[in-house]
Amino acid sequence: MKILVIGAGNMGLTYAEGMSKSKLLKKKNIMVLDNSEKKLEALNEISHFDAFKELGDCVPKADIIFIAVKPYHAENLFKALKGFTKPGQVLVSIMAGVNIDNIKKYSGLTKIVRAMPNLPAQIGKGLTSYVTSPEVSRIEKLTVESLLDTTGKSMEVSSEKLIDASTGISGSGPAYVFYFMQSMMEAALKMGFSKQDSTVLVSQTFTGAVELFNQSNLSPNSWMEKVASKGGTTRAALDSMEDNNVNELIKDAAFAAFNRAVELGKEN
Ligand SMILES: NC(=O)C1=CN([C@@H]2O[C@H](COP(=O)(O)OP(=O)(O)OC[C@H]3O[C@@H](n4cnc5c(N)ncnc54)[C@H](OP(=O)(O)O)[C@@H]3O)[C@@H](O)[C@H]2O)C=CC1
Ligand SMILES: O=C(O)[C@@H]1CCC=N1
Repeated sequence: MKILVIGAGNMGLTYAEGMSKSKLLKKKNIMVLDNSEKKLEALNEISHFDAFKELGDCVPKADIIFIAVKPYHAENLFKALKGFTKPGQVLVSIMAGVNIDNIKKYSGLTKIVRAMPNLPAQIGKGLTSYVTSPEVSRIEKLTVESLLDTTGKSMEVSSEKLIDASTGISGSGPAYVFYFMQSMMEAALKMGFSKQDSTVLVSQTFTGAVELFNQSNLSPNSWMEKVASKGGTTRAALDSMEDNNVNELIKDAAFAAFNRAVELGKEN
């Protein structure tokens, strides 16, 4: 089985690396194509993968093609790709918003997996949601799923709407966590800690809280109650968040990402 990854950026390379580290594929069976000379030079230097610049040299050889370019590059890429594809090839798109009907229309392929990963995939802790077109067979779906699992966990969802929704939760979600971390680091600095100590205080607090949550069946609300003593410091912080509507604002932010994914589908 030969895999082609188009777009050697954050996510494309993450998948190529994840697949190459797994036992599913031999490195020589992973091809990577990018249109930037600089990226190709770097790829050739690490010589992990077969690196390509021309679609015609690699697309016909691939069984599964991963598309990891930005959504606004999709239409032009698909038009160029169309000349080299073969019926039966499976196309996996991780582009935010680009919907299966458009992928079929522009690429000419019918076996489509639309997936939404997230950045922790870089360390094997990603979450990739995915949905398939009806033309993808059960075996093909299982094969793609095992490739997605090389970067963490995968979750099949029942509709493209839920792919857009998962973009608002897990796809963009790591940035919301970093936003919260940044705010807490800024507060720690303001309270007099050094940059290094602020980083340790915040990072270990996030790690510890997430691990506590993962090792229990308790909801985040129940854990909050365990931290907050009556009339104490945590209650003061949680009351301040409630007074400032932070809960609703976070939900609004997640919906803004979801809505933007839907919009991207209309633009691309
Ligand atoms: N980053 C993230 O956390 C997530 C990203 N995604 C999705 O993943 C996709 C890729 O994102 P990301 O990896 O961050 O983007 P990057 O910009 O890091 O990577 C895209 C790469 O594709 C190259 N490229 C552009 N057009 C072509 C083309 N026609 N042929 C070959 N290569 C091309 C780009 O080159 P150049 O730089 O020269 O344009 C770049 O190297 C996006 O569609 C995004 O929606 C999904 C979930 C999470
Ligand atoms: O911001 C974006 O559009 C992409 C999709 C999810 C994460 N990054």
